[in-house]
Amino acid sequence: MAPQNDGNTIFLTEKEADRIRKTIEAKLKKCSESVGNAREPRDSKAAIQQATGMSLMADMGGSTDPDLTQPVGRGRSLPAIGVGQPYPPCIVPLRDLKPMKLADLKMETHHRGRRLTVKCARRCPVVTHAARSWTMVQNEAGDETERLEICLHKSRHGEDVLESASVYIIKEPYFTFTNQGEATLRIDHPSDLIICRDEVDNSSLLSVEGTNREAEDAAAAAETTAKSCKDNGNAALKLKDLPLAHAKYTEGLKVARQEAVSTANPDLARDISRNRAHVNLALSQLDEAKTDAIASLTGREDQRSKELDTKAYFRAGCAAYSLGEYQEAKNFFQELQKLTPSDRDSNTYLRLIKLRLREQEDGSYNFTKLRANLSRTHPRVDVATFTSNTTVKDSPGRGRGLFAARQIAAGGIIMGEKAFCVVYGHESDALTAMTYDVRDERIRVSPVGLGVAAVQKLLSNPSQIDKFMDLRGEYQGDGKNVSMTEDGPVVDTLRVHDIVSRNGFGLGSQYGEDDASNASTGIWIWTAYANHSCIAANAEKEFIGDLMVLRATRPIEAGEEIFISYDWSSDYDARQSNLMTTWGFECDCALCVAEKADDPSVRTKRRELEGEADAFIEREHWAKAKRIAVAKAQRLAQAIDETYDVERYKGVPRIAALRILDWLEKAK
Ligand SMILES: C[S@@+](CC[C@H](N)C(=O)[O-])C[C@H]1O[C@@H](n2cnc3c(N)ncnc32)[C@H](O)[C@@H]1O
Repeated sequence: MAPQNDGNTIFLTEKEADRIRKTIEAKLKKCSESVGNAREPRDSKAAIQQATGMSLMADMGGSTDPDLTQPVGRGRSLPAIGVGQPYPPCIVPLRDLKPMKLADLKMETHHRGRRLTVKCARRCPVVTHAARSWTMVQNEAGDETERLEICLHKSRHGEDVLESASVYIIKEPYFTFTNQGEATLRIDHPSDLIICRDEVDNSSLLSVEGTNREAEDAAAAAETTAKSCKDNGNAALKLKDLPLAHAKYTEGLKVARQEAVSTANPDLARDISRNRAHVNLALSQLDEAKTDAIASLTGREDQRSKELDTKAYFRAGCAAYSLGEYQEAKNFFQELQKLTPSDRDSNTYLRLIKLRLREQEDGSYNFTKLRANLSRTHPRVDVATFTSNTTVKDSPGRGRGLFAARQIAAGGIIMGEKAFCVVYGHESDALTAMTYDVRDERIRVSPVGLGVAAVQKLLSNPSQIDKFMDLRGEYQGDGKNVSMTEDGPVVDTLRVHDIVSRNGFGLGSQYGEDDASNASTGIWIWTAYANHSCIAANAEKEFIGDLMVLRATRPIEAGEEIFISYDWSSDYDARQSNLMTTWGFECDCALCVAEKADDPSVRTKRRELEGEADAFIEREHWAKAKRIAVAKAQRLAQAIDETYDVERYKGVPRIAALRILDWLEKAK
């Protein structure tokens, strides 16, 4: 294959692919040979100096990542990431894990059942690369230093995790090597890392045991602590430090919800919950925003309480609306109006909800208005998902598939789905990487930025984890499907990336800024159940912002399976290779069966003729075609047709000839 990077397509030469394979295999070999070896202590000063140097280079925009990178034109490059054996995140609560020391780390080991507490090494910067960031951490005494790397993740709040903390607790630490053979603690699952900010006291809970008097004193002290957390949260909110405000309110709530405090001052927890609901809305943590708002309701009749409950219903309503739970949102806003009938914002929401419920019921979208409101800064639309024309059922030989629940006319809307998550090429999260997967030894071009965004969305909204994880992926995790522990949500990042690579869709370049390194991609959970067919596709996708609309390309009967085409290439070998590499299956539709039986030389000949026909179509417009051009087109169509075996292709479209035949038809 020629090394041809035109900015939109990525081609790897065998030599380049080999370099990636060899580096990653060498690293994995080194890992497997050193399983259980004792950790070698580091020279702390040299380690911090090294990080400082790397960080300076990163800031200056120099060649920063010693990992493999692959040039893809326009001065850009893709990181190349090795996918080794995936491993599940820790699902054991922190308090059940036994503490361990840095000095006890063993090479290439997942320290199951253990936890490691480390602090940031003093004056050590965080080195940030496209696909990972790292820094040096130390034990409490500061006499042991180690590298800590976090892969493909920022924080739930979008900032770099390693920048935001002073102390980290690593659950079941994984100690391994980088591609360069350097030892490192490595975090793949963000839920394996507990972040302790300087400003937050995680010891929080106060003991209220002892004599009555002591218990009363302890309760009063606890109440004071909770109140001061609330005040500090409010102060952080004023300064727009939402993550800190969230941390402070959370700390305060832990204390305020203790029985002794909540009995003495039941409104304190309500007040903090109401404030945290506001912060959660701003952070798009919608599940918690909703539960916080509900928890803050007083249900009392006095004017002040009514005002507070109006706020709470508003926050709950906004959270439910953003989660697409329109009926529930309607109930919240209606409750609000009982308390404050003159509230204008709830009226606006109730009007919007009416539209959303109608879209949800019959797919009656106002496409003109939706398109008119789209822009580069507002590329997402406010719409409901409409799926009631479809159902998901078993599709023999293909897993599950999407089926028509009723008859759909040609051109009719099969379904409309608002994206679960989209990353546009012009957004900072957009990142494509080359992944070499040791399990099947294939190199893939993967939308890792979309995977990172999906992980953050799931961590922020754990109610979505189960339906996301139900999507098809090769790697099933540990099969226990634990998505929550008392320490918070658990997301198996490696499984998310696997699911994203098999279920993500490209949106095309809506704002003309995408290339191979930053393609716009997204996940639509319901549409992801649609299987592929090369010739029986009866549905076509269309995007309006992040709304995906599937339309019938011909009349569809109730009960018929809905197929889309994952790959339109008429080149059998390229198509099969893409279907196998990206989606892991060999297509056995009538076209693929017939083409597979062709002699490879016949397929090559057909490809060449098709290329000639395409070049001809490009040169000659059918409207002005002279007789000599028509004759040439006829000869080309005839030559392509002759590459098809009459018996084998009975009833099977001769797709290589379609475009030139279309030209001839128009030129008539
Ligand atoms: C986007 S998902 C489609 C839904 C999937 N069938 C499921 O059970 O969730 C893509 C996966 O479906 C399967 N698939 C899709 N089209 C297929 C086909 N024509 N033949 C065999 N498997 C197919 C492959 O396993 C592929 O990785």
